Amino acid sequence: MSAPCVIFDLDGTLIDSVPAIHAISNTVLREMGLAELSEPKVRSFVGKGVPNLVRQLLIASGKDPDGPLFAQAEAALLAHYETDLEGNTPYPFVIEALDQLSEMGCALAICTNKPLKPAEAVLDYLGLRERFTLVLGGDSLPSRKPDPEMLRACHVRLGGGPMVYVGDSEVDAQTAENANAPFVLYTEGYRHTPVQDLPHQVAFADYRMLPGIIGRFQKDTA
Ligand SMILES: O=C(O)COP(=O)(O)O
Ligand SMILES: [Mg+2]
Repeated sequence: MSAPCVIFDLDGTLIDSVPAIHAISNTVLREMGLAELSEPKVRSFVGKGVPNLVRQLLIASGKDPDGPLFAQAEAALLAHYETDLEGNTPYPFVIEALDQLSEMGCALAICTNKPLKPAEAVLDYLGLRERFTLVLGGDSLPSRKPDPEMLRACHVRLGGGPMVYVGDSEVDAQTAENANAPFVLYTEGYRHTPVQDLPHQVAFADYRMLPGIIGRFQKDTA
């Protein structure tokens, strides 16, 4: 009976990163002489990677997302993304759940639309990086989620076999569907859609439940 590998989304799944992304976004907007945006507004832009975040910040500021400001805002955002790490916190009981999954023999990986360098920087900042065999970011491959290629590549690089994908958003549900992968939904992240309307195998709101959920997949796939 082999333990499934568990591939995690990052923002809104393992870590609450919106306070940090909100702060960075407002730093960039200030640098460009634009008005700050509220945290709920910025939260609604998270999940589809940096190009989408930058586009949405410009649109919300009444600017042309296809104009010259895009490159300026994207460069500024990426510069801050790797260094302004305050405001990133793991969700409650994430560490304990990761410990337990590792004890169960699960290989752990991250498949995030956050670019690789900021993803690695925040994992280092939180002391989590060593727990993951592999991290793929939104700029690691030619396409990002919901294209299934990232999830597939992650799975292949982990050696194949039983796997479960854990994420928080519409993008993650769609990615899992596109990759034909079992999807476990963390309900406390940044989704816009009611839980019952997002395709998923299992939903959970408390990380103390996750090892048991993954254990059920282990039995199912034995
Ligand atoms: O960078 C983003 O948009 C968030 O990425 P994630 O939810 O895929 O971790
Ligand atoms: Mg997410």
